[in-house]
Amino acid sequence: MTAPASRIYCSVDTTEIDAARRIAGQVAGTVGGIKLGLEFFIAQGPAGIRAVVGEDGPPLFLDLKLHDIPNTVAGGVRAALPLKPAFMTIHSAGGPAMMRAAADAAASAGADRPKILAVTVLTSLDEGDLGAVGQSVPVAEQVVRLAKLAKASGVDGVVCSPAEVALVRAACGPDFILMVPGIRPAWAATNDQKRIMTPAEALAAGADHLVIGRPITADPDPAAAARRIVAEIHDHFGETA
Ligand SMILES: O=C(O)c1cc(=O)[nH]c(=O)n1[C@@H]1O[C@H](COP(=O)(O)O)[C@@H](O)[C@H]1O
Repeated sequence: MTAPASRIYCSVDTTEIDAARRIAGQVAGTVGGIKLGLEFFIAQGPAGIRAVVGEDGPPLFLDLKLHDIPNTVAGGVRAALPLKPAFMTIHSAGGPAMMRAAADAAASAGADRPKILAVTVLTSLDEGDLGAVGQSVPVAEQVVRLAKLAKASGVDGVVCSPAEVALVRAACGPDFILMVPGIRPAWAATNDQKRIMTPAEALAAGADHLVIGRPITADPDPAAAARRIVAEIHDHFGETA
């Protein structure tokens, strides 16, 4: 496997530019990139994103989870292109036309285009939650259904929980990107995540990238927490990691 550090995106969920810059600096070199999402973007906008990742900064995962009519989502993707994100998120529940529109909008950036990832079933949901919104199917079945739809709609990969990684990999093949949150080292708090695994377990199941937030950012020493996670992955995989 490739170096585990480059496969970790540290999710920096804060409204403050200074806090985001501090954490990004602390984990630089230990993780592969920074994920900035709704909380930060709504508070600080594109200028805030530039202030944290800059031109020569770490790869950016811009996690805005777009979900709207196809024309609006395509416009949102195009509006984000100047930030040069490596990855962007949309919701697969927006349907095939919306996913296709997002993929086409990203493609307009040419070689620098962001990879579009479709969120399947949020890692904070379980079967009871799905039932409450009228989707009375097993979570894994729904995730695989949405992942296949995402692939057929031309997006680059999906966001899914570690519990479905192996199933999605089998259904969608080796080149479909699996970005996996819901990651909790054995020593970290679960918080609001429901479908979780440790970093090593998720990579062993076939995840391409791990999204890890609070186990790193809520630690009194984020740099040490990130190093501990990478060391644990190395321990698990030995020389090949
Ligand atoms: O799209 C995501 O990144 C995402 C999808 C999902 O199903 N679950 C999920 O937790 N996330 C994001 O991944 C990050 C996880 O953060 P922690 O729970 O602090 O590790 C958060 O920023 C979430 O917004």
